[in-house]
Amino acid sequence: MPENPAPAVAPTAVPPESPESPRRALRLGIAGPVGTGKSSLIALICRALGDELRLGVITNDIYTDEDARFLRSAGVLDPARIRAVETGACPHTAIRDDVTANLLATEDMERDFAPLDTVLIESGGDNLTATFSPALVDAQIFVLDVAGGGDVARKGGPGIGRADLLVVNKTDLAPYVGVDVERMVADAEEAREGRAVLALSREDDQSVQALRRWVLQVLAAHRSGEHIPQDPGPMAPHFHADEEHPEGGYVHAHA
Ligand SMILES: Nc1nc2c(ncn2[C@@H]2O[C@H](COP(=O)(O)OP(=O)(O)OP(=O)(O)O)[C@@H](O)[C@H]2O)c(=O)[nH]1
Repeated sequence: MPENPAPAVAPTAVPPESPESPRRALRLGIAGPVGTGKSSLIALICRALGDELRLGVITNDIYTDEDARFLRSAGVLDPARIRAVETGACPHTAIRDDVTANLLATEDMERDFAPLDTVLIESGGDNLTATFSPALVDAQIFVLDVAGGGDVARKGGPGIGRADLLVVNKTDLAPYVGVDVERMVADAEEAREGRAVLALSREDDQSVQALRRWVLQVLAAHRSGEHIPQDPGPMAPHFHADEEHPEGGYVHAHA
């Protein structure tokens, strides 16, 4: 795999770096429950934008570097630009409560491959409430999938309600799991009070192009200083499965 080349021509939608614009890359977080397609969405962004933007990827897993290995093997980016943080504890702690490991990994990546346009940071597969700290990312995408059920978008929570973009993923599976995508998107739009919602499938190129445009828009707003990072809000109490716990797990909250 060749080095991700610098774009020959700057994308028209994104203003080039200027002395006034932020010097560092846009840091874009990707969160959402286990298996909703976070790594696959990163692979889509790398395929769609890898020729025009200089990208880097950081993944988070508890004890493995599985997501980073998946992305390297997908051949979507120079493997050196895909790095893993092993959190050793709940991944949402590493993206929200103590962002040190991720910040160091991101800064190392930005220094080693300077200048980068965007660093994509994937949270470990987690629960419905995980969101990134604005101390770590400038903007965040929360990923749900239709196979999790059409009701999930209505349940709300900080990521669903207030992430910069909510993706309803794997829409190609909707007929097989009895989910009405239009209804699910409408519920999500209502829960988000008009914030952006995107129905996505890797099988549907139009939806991938819409994702591409959204990333370019946020990058343009970041460069022009118009984008202000928002905190989706504190994490709700959530359940941690634990085989050694007498009740099979415990409810846990972050201060
Ligand atoms: N049908 C369909 N399957 C998809 C799509 N996107 C991802 N998948 C599949 O969904 C499964 C989970 O995808 P991942 O990208 O590994 O999900 P993840 O959220 O990164 O998973 P964790 O890191 O384990 O939480 C894989 O089998 C993917 O091939 C899609 O658009 N359509």
